[in-house]
Amino acid sequence: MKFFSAKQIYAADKFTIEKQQISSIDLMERAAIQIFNWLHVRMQGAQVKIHLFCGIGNNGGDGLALARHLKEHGYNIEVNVVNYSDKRSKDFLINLDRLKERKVWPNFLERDGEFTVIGPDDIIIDAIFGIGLNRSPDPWVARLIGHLNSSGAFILSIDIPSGLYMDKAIEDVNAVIKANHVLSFQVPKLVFFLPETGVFSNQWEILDIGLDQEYLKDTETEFEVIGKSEVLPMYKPREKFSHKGTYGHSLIIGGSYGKIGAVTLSAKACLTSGSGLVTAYVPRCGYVPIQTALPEVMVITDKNETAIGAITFDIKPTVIGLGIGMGMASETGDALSEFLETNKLPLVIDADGLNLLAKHKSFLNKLPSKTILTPHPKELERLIGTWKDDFDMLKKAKVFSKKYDVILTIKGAHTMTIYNNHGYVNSTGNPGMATAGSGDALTGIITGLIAQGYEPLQAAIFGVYLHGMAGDLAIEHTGYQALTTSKLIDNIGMAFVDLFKMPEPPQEAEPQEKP
Ligand SMILES: NC(=O)C1=CN([C@@H]2O[C@H](COP(=O)(O)OP(=O)(O)OC[C@H]3O[C@@H](n4cnc5c(N)ncnc54)[C@H](OP(=O)(O)O)[C@@H]3O)[C@@H](O)[C@H]2O)[C@@H](O)CC1
Ligand SMILES: Nc1ncnc2c1ncn2[C@@H]1O[C@H](COP(=O)(O)OP(=O)(O)O)[C@@H](O)[C@H]1O
Ligand SMILES: [K+]
Repeated sequence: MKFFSAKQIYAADKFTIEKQQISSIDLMERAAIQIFNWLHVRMQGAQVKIHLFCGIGNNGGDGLALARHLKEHGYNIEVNVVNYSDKRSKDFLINLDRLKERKVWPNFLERDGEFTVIGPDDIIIDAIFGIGLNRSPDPWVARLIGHLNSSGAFILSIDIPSGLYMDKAIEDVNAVIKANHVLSFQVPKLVFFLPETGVFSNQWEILDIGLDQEYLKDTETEFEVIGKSEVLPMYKPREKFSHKGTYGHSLIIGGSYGKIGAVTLSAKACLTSGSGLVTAYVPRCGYVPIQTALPEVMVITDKNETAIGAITFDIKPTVIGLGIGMGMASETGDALSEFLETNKLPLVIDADGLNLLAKHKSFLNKLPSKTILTPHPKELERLIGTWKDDFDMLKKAKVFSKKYDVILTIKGAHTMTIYNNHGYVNSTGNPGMATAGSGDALTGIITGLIAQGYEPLQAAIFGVYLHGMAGDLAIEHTGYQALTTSKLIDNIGMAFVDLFKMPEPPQEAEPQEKP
């Protein structure tokens, strides 16, 4: 699924209205009915107090239309119009009239007014600002938002938490609604996935309001979210008459005294993701542990006992995963420099491999085209420098990717793979994966996919998806806290199997409300 800009969503809106020969008020009604149905299924007429806070634009119009449906079904509502501007939208005004026709009189909140008391067991509908926010809310609106956030009530945001911009960072974290749940129209919003802004939309889901599918399909975007439907077409089935040579030979280079486990995890993940053969290249102290832990994996030892001092081998691998647990010894840096002079094989570089690149920036010019770098944010900072906010980080990451022709897989709750001008945002994974070695497993998986013939960009996107899915499947048995990387690796196989499982149909019956 793609991430559209606000401008593209307005264009899709306009296109849909023309193509389906409806008016914008009909589209607003569709949107409001979808939200009403969502609430009605869950609330079943319960008399919990619902406070609606509606701005004066179309987001506010959605809120007013929702208020009308709630009123008609006997809900206990109170409607507030947040009067932050005189420029009321046409469809807001139509819905205001429709509400008044039902004898519902909103409170008009102004600059110096008092705010209503909200109990912790009440519900707040946040329809103050939608995707049209283009400047900081006035201080009194920020104060209102703070009042709502501190009420303890459940906050349901319409389309986007009020105060979040679609395409830039927030200036004041206290002027953004902290939503418990967001019902967003048609398409996910990039800000739900970025670390600084994602915290405002704890949970979110998409409501289909029937925007024209063809238009959405044909519109190019810079970012997209990666789910099962995006990775399934990448999957390469196993051939009946294949052999282990068909699926490549991965070489995992890394390890140092005390960090041989990192290579063990990476090599195991590599093998488990389907690499035909896997060899680990480690300092001598790694020989016995790896041979003991992983009988399927071959081992080449360095001349040194505790840290890699030369990267030379006489096998012919398909791909190399490099850097895990490797340490930063100067002789290891020299070995890497020398190796990069002649290496032509595809590379996946992680951990200390990245730190060495950051320390010796000239190494970056020696990387083969489409080398995959898998930094976590701290490693990324060492490579690209500091950033002002998430949007600035994405911009800098794109510049870096273009400059060195590398693929950046930036790890986090929603790992983002950046190549050139495009970003691929992962949707699988969970906080249980914030555990030792989980990144080492990712390096192994991506390396293993390249060994099997996946193009580097596909290997990075697909590998991140599988890694997150393996984590999601693992926690069904372990819970978050007890998830270890070994258990994640044990679930890589089921992550492949899951690709072919159909999603369960929704359990609940929809109410009979029609647009
Ligand atoms: N497209 C779709 O698919 C559908 C969209 N729908 C809904 O429409 C919503 C977008 O509505 P919207 O364009 O009217 O903008 P909204 O967010 O309500 O803001 C209102 C106006 O406020 C202004 N303004 C901005 N910042 C400000 C500030 N700090 N302080 C004061 N004023 C400020 C700014 O106007 P300006 O003053 O800049 O001219 C802005 O236009 C969308 O989120 C969804 O809920 C559905 O109805 C149906 C289908
Ligand atoms: N909160 C989270 N939600 C989802 N995935 C996470 C979360 N925290 C960490 N991860 C994933 O776990 C991995 C951690 O990698 P990394 O920081 O390199 O750890 P390590 O060095 O221990 O291997 C990354 O793939 C990251 O995306
Ligand atoms: K909102």
